[in-house]
Amino acid sequence: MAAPLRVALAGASGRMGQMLVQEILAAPDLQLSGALLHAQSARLGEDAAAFMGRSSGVRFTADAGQALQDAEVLIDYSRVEGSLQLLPLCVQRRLPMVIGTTGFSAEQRAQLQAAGAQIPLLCAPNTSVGVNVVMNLLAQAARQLGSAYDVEIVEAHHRHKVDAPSGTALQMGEVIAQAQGQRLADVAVYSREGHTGAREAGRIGFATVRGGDIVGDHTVMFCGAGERIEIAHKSSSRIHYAQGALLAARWLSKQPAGFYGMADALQLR
Ligand SMILES: NC(=O)C1=CN([C@@H]2O[C@H](COP(=O)(O)OP(=O)(O)OC[C@H]3O[C@@H](n4cnc5c(N)ncnc54)[C@H](OP(=O)(O)O)[C@@H]3O)[C@@H](O)[C@H]2O)C=CC1
Ligand SMILES: O=C(O)C1=N[C@H](C(=O)O)C[C@H](O)C1
Repeated sequence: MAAPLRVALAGASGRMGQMLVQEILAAPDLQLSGALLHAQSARLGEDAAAFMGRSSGVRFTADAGQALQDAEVLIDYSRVEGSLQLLPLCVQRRLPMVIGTTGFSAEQRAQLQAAGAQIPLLCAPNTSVGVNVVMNLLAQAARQLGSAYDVEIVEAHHRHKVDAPSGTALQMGEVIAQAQGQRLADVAVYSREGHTGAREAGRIGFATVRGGDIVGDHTVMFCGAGERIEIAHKSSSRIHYAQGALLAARWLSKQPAGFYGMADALQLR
């Protein structure tokens, strides 16, 4: 059997990081090679699998050089600042990066794209197979229903989420806008309050719910005259995001430099 693929994690102590540790330890073709946290993290020095009552032999560190030292691919689910700080080091080391972190501005996304000219970089606001199949359903619905149907995107997440709308909701909006020959920036409505006036045709509306431990729900409504179509995806666990990220990491480790999405790794284009 080939040697296992050595995977480093950034944001390794987080909700996604710990799910990834669990899935990497369960995969015979993968090996955890580094677990990066930020310098203020309370869990530095702890074994990355201690939360499972196990030892992985890899300790949480804030030293990026050390965490990436033996890695063949990096998977990052941290925060925007953390992901961006890692870019130059990954470029310098020619290390492929899977970025699941969300909340990047258009300018920050351009930075990621630029790094993709030098290393294989896959950036996906949602690494779930199901959500990425839904993206294709949305493109088809948007093309075939056209502008007679008002599009509203409602997302719900746990109380700890720091960005809104979710990266997935924004990607859904982009997919729909593009399928209708628009740019999301020109048609998006992110909030409504007070005397808003009637809904303008051709807009894509967003609504955000935050509460409790909701893992991640997305519903897209196409509202027409006398009917409404809803396409929804609901997560009950983070395991499918983690499994999608590992699929992406295996695929990306064999690709040339480029800026990729989950649709490339899943061959959904
Ligand atoms: N693409 C996808 O499919 C998915 C994407 N996400 C996205 O992944 C990201 C992480 O989500 P989640 O695991 O729930 O978040 P958590 O808050 O649970 O975990 C974040 C991790 O990043 C660390 N961290 C916090 N601040 C920084 C920083 N400034 N620099 C580096 N590391 C930092 C945290 O350490 P500490 O706790 O010590 O502060 C922790 O290890 C979010 O952007 C979320 O939207 C989430 C799920 C699926
Ligand atoms: O923060 C989360 O939890 C999630 N974030 C991603 C997003 O912003 O779309 C993906 C998923 O919805 C869970």
